[in-house]
Amino acid sequence: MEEEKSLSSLSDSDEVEESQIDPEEAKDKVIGEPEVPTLQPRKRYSSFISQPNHPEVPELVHQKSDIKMSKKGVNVFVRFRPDNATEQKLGVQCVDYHPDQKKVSVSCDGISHGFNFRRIFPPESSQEQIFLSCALPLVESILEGYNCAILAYGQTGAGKTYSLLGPGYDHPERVGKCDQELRGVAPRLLQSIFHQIYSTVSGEAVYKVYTSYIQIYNEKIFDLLNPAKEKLKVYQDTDKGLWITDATKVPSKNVKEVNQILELGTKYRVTAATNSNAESSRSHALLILTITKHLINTGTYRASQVYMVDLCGSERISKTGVVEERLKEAQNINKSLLSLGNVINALAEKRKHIPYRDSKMTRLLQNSFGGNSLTSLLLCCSSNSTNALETISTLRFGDRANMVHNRPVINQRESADDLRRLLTESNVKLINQQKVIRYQNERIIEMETIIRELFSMMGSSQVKAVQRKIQIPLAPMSRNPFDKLGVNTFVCIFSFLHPADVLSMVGVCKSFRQRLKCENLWRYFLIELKQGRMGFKFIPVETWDINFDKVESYWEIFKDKFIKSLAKGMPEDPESASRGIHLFHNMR
Ligand SMILES: Nc1ncnc2c1ncn2[C@@H]1O[C@H](COP(=O)(O)OP(=O)(O)OP(=O)(O)O)[C@@H](O)[C@H]1O
Repeated sequence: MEEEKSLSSLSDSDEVEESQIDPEEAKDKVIGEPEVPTLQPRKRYSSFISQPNHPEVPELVHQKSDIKMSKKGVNVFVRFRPDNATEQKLGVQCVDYHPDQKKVSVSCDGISHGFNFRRIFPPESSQEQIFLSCALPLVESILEGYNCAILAYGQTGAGKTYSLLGPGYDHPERVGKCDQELRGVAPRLLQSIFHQIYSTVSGEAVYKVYTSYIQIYNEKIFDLLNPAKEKLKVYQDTDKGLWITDATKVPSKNVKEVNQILELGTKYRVTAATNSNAESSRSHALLILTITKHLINTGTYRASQVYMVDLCGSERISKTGVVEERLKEAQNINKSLLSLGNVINALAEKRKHIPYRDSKMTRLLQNSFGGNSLTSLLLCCSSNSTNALETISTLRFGDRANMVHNRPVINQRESADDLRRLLTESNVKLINQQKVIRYQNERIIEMETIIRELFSMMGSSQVKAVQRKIQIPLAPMSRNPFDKLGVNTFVCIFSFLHPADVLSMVGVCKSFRQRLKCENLWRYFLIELKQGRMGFKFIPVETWDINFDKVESYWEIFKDKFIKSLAKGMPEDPESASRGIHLFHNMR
C-alpha cells in the first residue's frame, strides 16, 4: 500500500506513467494494489449519461440541488431523526418546523428556543434529500481543486453514522449492503465524484483518487487501514498544508473500491453499546479522499482533500450509563467535542488565538473550521422532548458555527515537466512562423523585382495611357516610373497579398511593419475588411466601388486600434497609395 504523502507535496516523480484504465475492468481490482491508477475520463461515459436510464449511472442522471453553498461560511444543516420506540413511549415532539425550511424552534421547560440554518430537515426527510443539499453542491468545487469537508455532529444516537454513511456502516459485514435509497451522504458523494470524473471530456484532464481512513480514539490517531500503525502524527507547514504522517493512502478507481476500504476500516473502528445507542461510535472517524487533477493543456496540477467526518456523539454520562473503559472514552469524547466548541467560539468571536492544538480532532479539522476548505456541517438531532436539552445544545453549537468564516482556495501548482513541454511546443511554433515570414519576405523582393522590370519595359506612351485612365498627373522630374505614377513598389506588393496574410505578417515581422507606415495602406486594408472581401486574393476592379468620401469615417473607427503603434510617420502623399492600388487592379 502506498504511504501517505501530502497532496501538495506530490512531486513529479510521484506521478506514475499514465495509462488508460477501463472503468469496467477497474471494478474487479482489489484494494491495496501498489500501482496508482490514473482515471482518464472517457467520452463514452458522457454518452452513458445522456441516456437517462442507463444502468451504469441511473440515479445520478437527474440530480440537482437547489442549495448554493457559501464558500466563505460554514454551511450548517439540521436533520431530525424519527423517534425510536423508547422515545415514543416516554416523550413527545418538541420541535416546530417553519415552512421556509430554514427556521426551527425547540421547546424545553416551557421556553421556546428559535434557530436559523441553511436548511432544516424534518424526520420524514430521505437520505437523498440530505445528500442533494449538503454534499452534491460541493462536487464541482472538489473537482476544481478545493478542499471540502462534510461533518456529522450531534448527540449520541442522533443519526450521524446513519446520515453520513448509512445504516449498517457500524458493522463491517453490512458496509455498503443497505438498500440503495438508504445510502448515506458519503457513498452518494463518492458515486457523484467518480461519475463526474468519468464523464469529463477525455483528453482534458487526468485524475487520481486516493483513500485514507483514520480514527481518533482516546486522543490518539489510528490508521483504520493498517491497525499496526498507531499514534499517527499531524503536521502542517505553509507549503504542504496539513497532513497525517504514515496514514495509508489507497489508490481508488471506483465506489466499490472505496467501499472495500470502508469495510476494512469499519472492522477496526471502535463501537460499543450504550444506553443511548446499541452501536455507538466511540471514535471520531475520518474518511479522507485525496483527488489530484492534471490539466493536460496547461500542465497544471490541482489537488483537493475531501474530509467525510463522523464525529462521536456528545453524551451526558449519567444518561448513557457508561462505566470503566467506556467512561474513559466518554470523557475523552466530551473533551474533544468541548475543544471543538471552544475553537468554534473563538472563530465566531474572531479571537486572535484559536485553540486548534487543544485536541487531535480540532488539529485535524483546522482546515474545515476557519481554514482552507468548503465546509458542510450536518447537525443530527432528536425531536423528542426526552432529548430537548441535547438538541438545544447541538443547535447552539451550529448557531456559532454559522458565524465561522473559511478561506478556501484552489490548490494548484504547475509541473516543471509540463512547463518544459509547453515551452518546447511554443518554440517550435515560433521557428515555423519565422520560416513563413522569411519565405514571404523573399516573395516580396521577387515580386518587387518583377514589377520594376515590367514598368521599365513600359514605354512612355503606355505609362501616359495608364495615367490618363486613372487621371494621375505625372511628376515630371521623377526617374522611376513608380514615382511618376505616385506608386510605391511596396504598395503594389501589398495589393497582391491576402489581407489576412498582411495582418499576420504585420503582427510578427518588424521590418514588414516598418515598411507599412503609409496610412493609406491601412485605409485600403480597412476598406477590404469592411467590404467583406477578405477572402479574395485579387480584387476585380469592377466590384471595387468604394466611396472614398467615406474612407475617412472608416478610418476614424479603426485608426486608434490599428495605427497608433504601427504608423508613426504620416504619408508624404496621402493619395498615392490608394491610387497605386487602383492602378494595379486596372492593369491586371
Ligand atoms: N433518519 C433516520 N431514520 C431512521 N433511523 C435512523 C435515522 N437516524 C438514525 N436512525 C437510527 O438511529 C440509531 C442511531 O443512529 P446512529 O448510529 O447513526 O447514531 P449516531 O449519531 O451515529 O450515534 P453515536 O454517536 O452513538 O455513534 C440507529 O439504529 C439508526 O439506524
